Amino acid sequence: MKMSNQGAAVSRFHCGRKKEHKGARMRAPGERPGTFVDGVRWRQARTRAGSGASAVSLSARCEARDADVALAHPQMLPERAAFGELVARSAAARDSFERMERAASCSATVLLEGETGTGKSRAALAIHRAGPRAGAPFLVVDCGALPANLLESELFGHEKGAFTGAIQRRVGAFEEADGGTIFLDEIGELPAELQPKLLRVLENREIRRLGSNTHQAVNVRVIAATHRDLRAEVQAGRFRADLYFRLAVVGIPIPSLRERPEDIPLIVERILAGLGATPAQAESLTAPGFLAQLQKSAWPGNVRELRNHLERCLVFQSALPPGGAGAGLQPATSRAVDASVTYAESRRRALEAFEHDYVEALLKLHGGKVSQAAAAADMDRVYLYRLLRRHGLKS
Ligand SMILES: Nc1ncnc2c1ncn2[C@@H]1O[C@H](COP(=O)(O)OP(=O)(O)OP(=O)(O)O)[C@@H](O)[C@H]1O
Repeated sequence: MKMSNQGAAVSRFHCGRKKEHKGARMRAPGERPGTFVDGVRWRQARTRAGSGASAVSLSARCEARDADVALAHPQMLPERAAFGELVARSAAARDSFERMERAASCSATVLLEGETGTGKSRAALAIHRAGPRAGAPFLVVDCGALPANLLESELFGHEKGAFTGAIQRRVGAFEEADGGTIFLDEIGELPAELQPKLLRVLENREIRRLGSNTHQAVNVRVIAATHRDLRAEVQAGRFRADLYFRLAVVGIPIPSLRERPEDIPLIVERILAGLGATPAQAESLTAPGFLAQLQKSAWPGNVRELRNHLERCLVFQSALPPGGAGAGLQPATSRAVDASVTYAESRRRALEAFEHDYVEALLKLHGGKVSQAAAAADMDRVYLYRLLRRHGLKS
């Protein structure tokens, strides 16, 4: 079958189409693993029942270039959408979900771009779970959490004696994720010296453990995420352009929460259900007046910050105004606790609220200087950065 000329990346692309009971299955030439189309591994695609040639080309294009995974029929999207545990009703978020769904059906490398707390990690897991690799491992590596030498060993493993302290052989995440998916979180933080090494792995699909002379084939789907504008990082010379293009085969932008306040009521509902709010709590925290306040807030930490705020509301049993007095409330000055949830859950919420308030106050005390704040608190700087990001206190 010759593909229709709807997207530049597939205009020269021939493939087979076999009619099946529920739609059609398309096979790449030879159907061998390692068949590449436009630089992307392509093997099979399934189309929905009743779909015509245009739907076939859409499925195929999920293996093709970023630009080709654009939303084709926005008017066909349902008013509310969900992907994994993510929910939304805004057109921008539903567009992202649509791309995620299409990306799930293939093994192309995905780059999720969005501010901290927009749901990138959850999206990565949902893509993995919705695809053919769902039964295989899903491994997460935070590229911003470790210095270069440790990160290299984390990713690719090492042989015994590869460096001081390497007392035994260690299998890296790429090997461990064989057959499954590796999620490279905070890819924008990948140290410069590791960028060519990752590029080689993506190009050749083989890894070399630190201290080893032999290469080993790996069959791993890569999903990467960043809160940075990676194109700008490339422009600034901090991120390799060739690696960027290898990663952004399917680029999925996730909009910030302030760009889509219409999603807030639905997300609040989902979060409250997940937190086990009682019907009375849910009623108070979904009251139109309170939701309107939430929709007016900027949420620099996006959905995570919204979630933390709702948790604080549950801890303090009150619909606290966002960014207002409630955010500064110290748990020590309030003895209100929610005894309708388990001890473990109540403790977790209180700790989360404490963590937020502590790092916020710490940073304020040290005039926003993270290194100084980390030293004063006797914390690892990288860990403090992570906490600040998690609580939406630093981008
Ligand atoms: N659309 C959504 N619907 C429901 N919950 C959401 C949505 N988006 C994000 N969340 C929730 O927000 C929280 C933060 O999500 P997640 O950890 O995936 O963000 P992230 O973008 O990976 O953040 P970071 O860049 O800091 O790692 C999670 O609890 C997640 O379930």
